[in-house]
Amino acid sequence: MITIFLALLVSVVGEPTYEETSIDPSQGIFPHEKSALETMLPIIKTGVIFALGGYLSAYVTRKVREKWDQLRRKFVTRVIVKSKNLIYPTLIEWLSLQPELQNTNNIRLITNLVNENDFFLNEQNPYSIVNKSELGDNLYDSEDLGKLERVTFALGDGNHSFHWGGKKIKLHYSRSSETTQRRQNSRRVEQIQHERIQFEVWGEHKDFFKKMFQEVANLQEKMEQQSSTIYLMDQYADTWEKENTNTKPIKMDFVILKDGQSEKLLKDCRDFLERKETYENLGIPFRRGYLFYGYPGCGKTTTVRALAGELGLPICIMSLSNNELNDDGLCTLLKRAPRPCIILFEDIDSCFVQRKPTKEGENKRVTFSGLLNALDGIGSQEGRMFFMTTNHVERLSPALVRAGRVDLKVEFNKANRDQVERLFLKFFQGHPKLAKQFAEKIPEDKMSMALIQQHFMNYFEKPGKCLENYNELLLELEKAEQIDKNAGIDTKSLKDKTNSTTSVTTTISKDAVNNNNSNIHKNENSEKNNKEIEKTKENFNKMEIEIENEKEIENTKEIENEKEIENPKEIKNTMTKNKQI
Ligand SMILES: Nc1ncnc2c1ncn2[C@@H]1O[C@H](COP(=O)(O)OP(=O)(O)OP(=O)(O)O)[C@@H](O)[C@H]1O
Repeated sequence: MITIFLALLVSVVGEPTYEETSIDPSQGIFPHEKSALETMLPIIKTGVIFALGGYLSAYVTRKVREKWDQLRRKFVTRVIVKSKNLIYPTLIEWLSLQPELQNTNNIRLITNLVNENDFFLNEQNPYSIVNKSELGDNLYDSEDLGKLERVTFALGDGNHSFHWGGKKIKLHYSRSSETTQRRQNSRRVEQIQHERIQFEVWGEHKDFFKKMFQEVANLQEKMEQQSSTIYLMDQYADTWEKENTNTKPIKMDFVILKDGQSEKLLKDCRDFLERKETYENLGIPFRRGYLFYGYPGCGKTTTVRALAGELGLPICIMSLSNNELNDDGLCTLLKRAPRPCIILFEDIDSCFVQRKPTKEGENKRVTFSGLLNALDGIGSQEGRMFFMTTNHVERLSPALVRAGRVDLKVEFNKANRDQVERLFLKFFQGHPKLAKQFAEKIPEDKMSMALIQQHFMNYFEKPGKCLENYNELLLELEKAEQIDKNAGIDTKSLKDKTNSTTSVTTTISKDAVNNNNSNIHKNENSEKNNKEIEKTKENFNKMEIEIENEKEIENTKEIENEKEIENPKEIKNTMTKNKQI
């Protein structure tokens, strides 16, 4: 087209003429020599014509394209999905299930190997794709839907097309990277990779796309139910990233809790999810907070995973100690979390201690009041359940765990005889006698389930040997207790802090917490322990303090804002202040 245009232009302006030269031998080789300008003129003329022609043709092409785009926009429905969208990974999976796209040769490598960079992959989204050959006829109902290959292919850059719902859909996949300054006043510059897919269908078809994306959403829901879905914060604490766990969700019977505890917890969560209307009618924010506290390795995190598995919900793990996260970021992440979902704040007590100091002017890290505001904000989101876990309930500020923010507190104690027996049977099915004998050898309420599990794992498929060598476990217990002592960590559960003969019931409700408090007796052994008991009791009482009015809330926040809690000593001071409310 450009050539035709130039030919036309040249014919209009006139072709540059070159004087014919004939060599007359009588006049020598150069009869009349031209000036340099005369020689250059035709070349300049041609150059200008070409430059003008090039410019004009580019201009015309651009205009034509613009007009064409305008026209297309009138007659084409276009949807753009960016990689930041939480549905994006599932969309890639869904596209990989479309037969026409499976036959394309324009592909790129996808892997869930550890070092994705080796394969020039988008490190933020190491998607894997369902191996279709392993699936049955009914793809969406297949049990193996979550089955992922370690190395596979996905759509390559550029244009593709496929049919769905009786229409031809044009698809354009593209990637771009952006250089950005992560924070104000920071010299650090990062490259962020973005992906986007553009879908086009001729005609007005918003409803068509709605249907199509609903199918993708259904697939996501099914996948979440069939494999445990975990979202983690990205490295900049900006957005959620789906972790490719590719593991089956665990169920409540996987965790061995005290008698009836699992059932009560699951029922509580189910009841909550079914009571949306009741919450709305009562004008109460549709959210529920849980606090799981107790000795490490007793099943707090595992219980959250099991609840998510039973309810078919994804878990978003919030790491408050991430130095990139600040108050605004926390609120944004909570807003961006999928709905419904479980939000897990692990080791909530450690979030406000041992943090790297930040440079002046950097608005980093989450403040305590920021956390409280964010938790209260969860109420405005749809059906959120958040779980906080801690090994040090006594370190938590009463404001954090007050009724309304934490609705249910559950203590995870060291294993009792029944739990040891059930755990034995989980590893060595069909050996009830040995299970009983083993449980009798193990001191009650002294060991974490994780420690006992470790012993069972040393004797896979050898229940007799496992029982025979129970002494090894007792030695491990001694070692663990020594480590706790050396580290100066008070990792004892509430029960240990009280008279060892006292039976402390699992705290499953507000009333149960009160029962706990009444069950706490002074340990006669040491004065130090007495103080700890008092502190713990005091703390539990404060958990129940209802802040009655706005003014009181403000007072609490003021106190919390005054100084961030940096160590247990300061926590103690802060708690004393709070008590005066
Ligand atoms: N009650 C339990 N039932 C079954 N398995 C358990 C139980 N408690 C712990 N385990 C096993 O011990 C391991 C550690 O458990 P988990 O991470 O849930 O403990 P935790 O209380 O959250 O510990 P931490 O406070 O250190 O985070 C898990 O692999 C789990 O299989």
